[in-house]
Amino acid sequence: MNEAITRTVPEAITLQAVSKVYGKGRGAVAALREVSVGLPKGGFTAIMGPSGSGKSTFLHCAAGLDRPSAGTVKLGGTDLSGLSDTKLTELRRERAGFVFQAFNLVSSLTVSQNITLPLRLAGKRADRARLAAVLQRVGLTDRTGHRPGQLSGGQQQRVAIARALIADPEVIFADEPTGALDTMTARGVLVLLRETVDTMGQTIVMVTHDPVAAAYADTVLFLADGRIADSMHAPTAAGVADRMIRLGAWAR
Ligand SMILES: Nc1ncnc2c1ncn2[C@@H]1O[C@H](COP(=O)(O)OP(=O)(O)OP(=O)(O)O)[C@@H](O)[C@H]1O
Repeated sequence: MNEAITRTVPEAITLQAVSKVYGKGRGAVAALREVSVGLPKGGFTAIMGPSGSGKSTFLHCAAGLDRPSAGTVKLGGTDLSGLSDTKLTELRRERAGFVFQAFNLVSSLTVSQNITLPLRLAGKRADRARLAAVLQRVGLTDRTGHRPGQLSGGQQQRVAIARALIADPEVIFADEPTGALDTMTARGVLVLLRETVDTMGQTIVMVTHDPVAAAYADTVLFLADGRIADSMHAPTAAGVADRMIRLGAWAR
């Protein structure tokens, strides 16, 4: 299925007939089956689907964290399949940002040091004005010297979002970014992600199990058994939940 979200805006990510098979022989598992989709620049796309439907595999292949078994992935026009592991790591560092459920902060570093870590790993100096702007954007200006253990879960995820934003990435990949947060805190994080799309033109791809979280996106792609089974523009939480029930996501 060619699931073009829109052809009028340039694509930040393009998957063409992407398949991913884990293992070999009888034990082989097809996690993605010939997925073709374009995700628009400046768009917020949520990936939903039943457990085991291929959401994480989709995100990992789209972000160059994992290589497809077949098909091509392009990030802003760059074909990832032609890149060596070193070049792929460089590309991820320079052109992608990541936000994970477990925050993945370095506990011994301060907020500012955590945020600027990707730049320093790339051998670049953190621009002070950029750091100040990003801290302001995520509402942590008064917490710069704190360490992760001194922050709430929501604040830690804001540090992770700032770390993803600091290098002005083409795409932010978020894997269950609100999975470890309570409802109210999660809402704040989702509002922040939405604001980065609306005010900075950020492109976001987010895997989530939560219809309320998915409703913050512009478009929801529904995966089932490694394929894009459906999509929804301008989603509502109720609409997404209904679609998930029809996919049998919560039937068990
Ligand atoms: N490293 C791996 N080795 C073998 N099989 C794997 C591996 N990673 C994923 N799979 C299998 O591929 C399929 C898709 O997994 P994936 O993690 O992408 O699904 P998901 O939709 O993200 O699931 P969940 O919602 O439970 O996190 C599943 O059947 C899973 O068991």
